[in-house]
Amino acid sequence: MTKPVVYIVIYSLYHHVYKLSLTIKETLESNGVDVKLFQVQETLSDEILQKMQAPPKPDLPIMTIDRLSEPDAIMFGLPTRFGTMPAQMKALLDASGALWAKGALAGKFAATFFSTASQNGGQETTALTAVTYFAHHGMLYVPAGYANKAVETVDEVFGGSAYGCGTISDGDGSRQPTALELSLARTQAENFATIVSTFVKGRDADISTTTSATSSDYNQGSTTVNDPASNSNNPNVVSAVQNNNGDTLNSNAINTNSQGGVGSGGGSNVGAGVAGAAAGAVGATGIASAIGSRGKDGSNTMNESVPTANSNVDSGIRNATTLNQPTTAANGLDARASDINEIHPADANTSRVPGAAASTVPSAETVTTSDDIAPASTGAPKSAGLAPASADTVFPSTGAVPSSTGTAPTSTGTVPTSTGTAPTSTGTAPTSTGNAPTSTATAPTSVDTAAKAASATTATAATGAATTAATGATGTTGAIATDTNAVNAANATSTNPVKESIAKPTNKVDKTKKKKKWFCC
Ligand SMILES: Cc1cc2nc3c(=O)[nH]c(=O)nc-3n(C[C@H](O)[C@H](O)[C@H](O)COP(=O)(O)O)c2cc1C
Repeated sequence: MTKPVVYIVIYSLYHHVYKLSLTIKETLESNGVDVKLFQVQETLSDEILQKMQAPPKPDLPIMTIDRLSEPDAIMFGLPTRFGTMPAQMKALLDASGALWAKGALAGKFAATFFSTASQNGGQETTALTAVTYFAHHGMLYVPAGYANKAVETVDEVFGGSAYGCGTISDGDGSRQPTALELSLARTQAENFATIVSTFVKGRDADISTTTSATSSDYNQGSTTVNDPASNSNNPNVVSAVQNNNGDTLNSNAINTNSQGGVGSGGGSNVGAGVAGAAAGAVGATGIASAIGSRGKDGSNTMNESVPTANSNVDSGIRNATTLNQPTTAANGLDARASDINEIHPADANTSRVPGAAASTVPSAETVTTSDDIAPASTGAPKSAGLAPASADTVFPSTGAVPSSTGTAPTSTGTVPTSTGTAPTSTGTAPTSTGNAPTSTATAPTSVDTAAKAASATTATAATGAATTAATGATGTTGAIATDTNAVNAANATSTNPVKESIAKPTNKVDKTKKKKKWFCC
């Protein structure tokens, strides 16, 4: 099998990210991965680098755009710059438009690891802002998660999070990766290696020529496969089964004319099974039709004894429990459609050969699980097939849906109607005899006084309005005007305590620690 290839691409001014990358590389290699470590092109001038007291660069090849598409996966080492990736790395990725246009990175795995000067300096925001690149390229971002419980530590300062391992350099670059941080780096690399390896193994597996002779290659953990397969008419009929975790598949499959292949990895009740069924259905007549997905958490009993009288009968399986029990399919797809609803929880772990009592096929609990599908180190659940707890949890009971026998209440009341007469106004519209108010305020001289002056202006104006309205002979209007005036007048003389307190902040920065900040030249 070809080894999975992972490139580690870093930028590291003071070698903290570089040190993490060495641990990651070593761990990946010890997990069967072919690893190459690169750095990105520096964009700062020598003069600036000197002012920043940057040590010589690590001795690593420079990553170029055309090489980005070579590996199966890329791990990016990112020393934080203002909470995001450094411009040097961004320059590389911003130049990857041609790869994006071709989808050259689509489907490749990506991971991240970090360094910041301080504990809360932005490792997680650096991850999140990097993720947009992966999303646009169609890459599969693999976070570190909480696989290593040390990431939950609260009694020591450390770098790293669910997004990836990390270290903290301190402002002067003096701090080095700690044992805890290196342990997070190893766990992340181990899991990443497992995921990439599993993918590459599955991708490169050749299942296109699967026949019944080799069907066991695709049967991991099942008890009975293809036994006894009776293909009476067509010698080329293949009833191979790809099953990753089931108990009994295609037992006693009788394929009188053509295909009876089933492709299914079990998986959840629908997803993988549907894929497998579809694949089985399109398998060429008389030729291997065992194609399917490689899901996990398999089924218990599938496709037993389905006499198929015609070619192209789709005896695919859609469920992880017992489906497609002895059923005569005269002409194709009906067999599948009718069997889907047949759930027999009691039989979930039994082989239902026609005429036979429930057989000794082992229960789901005793089925061996497939290690190369659910790697131990990822902590992924490796459950054997999950039989439904009860029929009711899968399909509702057969009881009739209860219906209401009550009678809907009807209103007997009468809608009230108004008998009153609409009031009409007899008043005379007031007319203003007052003079237009004039502002007596002086131009403001400062921001603070401007506000007060503005209020004073309003107050004067409102007063004018009040006078005007009052003269206009409607007391109500006059009252409102007076109220407005009162409010504005109050505002005009009010002080702004909030503003005062903001204006006089106290600077509580501790200036006793005077370390040289390397990155602040
Ligand atoms: C321009 C600049 C911006 C930085 N921004 C941050 C920051 O936002 N948060 C932080 O904790 N450290 C920040 N740092 C510190 C770097 O993250 C730190 O030097 C780096 O992680 C060290 O890793 P390295 O040795 O691999 O270069 C910044 C450094 C520079 C030069």
